[in-house]
Amino acid sequence: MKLIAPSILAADFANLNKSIKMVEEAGCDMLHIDVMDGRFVPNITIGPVVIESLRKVTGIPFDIHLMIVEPEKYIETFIEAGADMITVQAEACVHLDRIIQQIKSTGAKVGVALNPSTPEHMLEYVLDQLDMVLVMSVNPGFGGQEFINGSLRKITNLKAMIEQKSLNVKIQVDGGINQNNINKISQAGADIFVAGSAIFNSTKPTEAVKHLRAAAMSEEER
Ligand SMILES: O=C(CO)[C@@H](O)[C@H](O)COP(=O)(O)O
Ligand SMILES: [Fe+2]
Repeated sequence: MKLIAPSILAADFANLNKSIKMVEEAGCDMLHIDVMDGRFVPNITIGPVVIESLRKVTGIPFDIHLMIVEPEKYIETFIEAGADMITVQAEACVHLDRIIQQIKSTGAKVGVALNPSTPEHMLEYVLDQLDMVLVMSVNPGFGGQEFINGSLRKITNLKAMIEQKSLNVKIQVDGGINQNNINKISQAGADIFVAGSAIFNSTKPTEAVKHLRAAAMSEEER
């Protein structure tokens, strides 16, 4: 099963409710919400207050991508705001194992994101505790960047690690995904596809979701 997670970073922030309704109706599986602090990444986006407001208008699962330093300070706040899944950047966690336990103890699903330069081996001793690994296929901080092709090898290697340990860990890929490259990313082993510009900058966003999903699926799945 291939899942589509639209990133609201590329949506019209003056009309977030409308954008969310659109992706819900288009059958998207979760909403990817990029939280940036201006320290871990050179950009600042939204925080728990906005997430809490959005939680009141939609039931779609919230996939919160924390690009912040010291994420351990804010986990409970994001859970209270309505997070269903929290992903932290491995590079931002001094005690990665501890923060994974912290997120799990709230009952939320847990993911760990790897920057393009971070090797998959970083996760060797925590992989069995995760629901998801997020392979960043751009350097985090901005939407609309170009997909870094080296990410494909990381996806393949992670898939092999997961299969070798017989784990049920999903691979999510985030950054620069579009109609032209989603199939090869899927073939490499990705399960969940984050797409911001490819959906929200399209003149026909509902169609864009449909095409992305079809292109991510194999012949037999279509
Ligand atoms: O986390 C990030 C960027 O740091 C992403 O979620 C982007 O928001 C994806 O946007 P596109 O590359 O699909 O435009
Ligand atoms: Fe993201």
